[in-house]
Amino acid sequence: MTEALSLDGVTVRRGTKTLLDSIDFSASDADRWAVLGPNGAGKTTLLQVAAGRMHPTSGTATILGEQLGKVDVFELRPRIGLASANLAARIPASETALDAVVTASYAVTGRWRESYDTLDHGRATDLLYAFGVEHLAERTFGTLSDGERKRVQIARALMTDPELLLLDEPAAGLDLGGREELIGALTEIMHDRHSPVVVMVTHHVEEIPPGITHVLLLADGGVVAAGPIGETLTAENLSATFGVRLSLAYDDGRYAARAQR
Ligand SMILES: Nc1ncnc2c1ncn2[C@@H]1O[C@H](COP(=O)(O)OP(=O)(O)OP(=O)(O)O)[C@@H](O)[C@H]1O
Repeated sequence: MTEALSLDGVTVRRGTKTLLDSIDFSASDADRWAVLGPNGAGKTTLLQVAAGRMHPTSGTATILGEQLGKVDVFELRPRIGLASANLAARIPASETALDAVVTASYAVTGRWRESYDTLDHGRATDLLYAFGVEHLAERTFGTLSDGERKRVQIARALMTDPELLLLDEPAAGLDLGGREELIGALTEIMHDRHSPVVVMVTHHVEEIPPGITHVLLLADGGVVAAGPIGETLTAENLSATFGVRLSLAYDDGRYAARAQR
């Protein structure tokens, strides 16, 4: 089994604050992980380490067979697809949606002097089409709605045909229709056996697309539970993670949670 991501005792500290506390985690082969946890649990920090954009204070992070600290991250990053609010904020508002996708080939945001060939443009257009936003190719990123931006970001994350796909709260801020459409597109990715290993962060079990195979529950920088979704995503584990007594329902591949009465 090939491991796309392996965290071994990963700790991240900033000043006196421990953001991640000795995390052991690995994702391999056809795994599709959802990472859940309350605000401040360390989810984004974990994804930043997984993306090779943050180094552990201690412990070892091995990404696509390369150990962070011993690899040129600029060679590693094109092998990783990342969609996050941080990255989206760096896409210039004046850049077209097509360029926002195409520039992922060089793991940059903002078009400068790179030369892109027609193959790149063809692939970017196909990805915009796959996410239903091809008609927005020439629109500037700054004029897109939140939902349209989320789709463009995921298209961008897939541009380099990555071996590891990291999605940080892909459905955050979307209205119900937008969320459901996005979950539909994500479901296709999860079920496609050619898709890369996926690690997707979310706050809400309702946003877990069918096809997610594993969950990692994080709280206060530590792992509460991790493993196959069927046995790990339980009301008990969820309650321990969020610090609220929750009940959990499952219907037709989708989950819903609410406080116990
Ligand atoms: N540079 C920093 N210095 C000190 N604390 C930090 C720093 N960066 C993040 N933190 C803290 O670390 C914790 C984990 O942050 P992180 O963004 O990883 O959490 P999260 O689970 O993604 O939260 P959210 O769900 O609110 O996005 C938070 O309490 C945050 O305030």
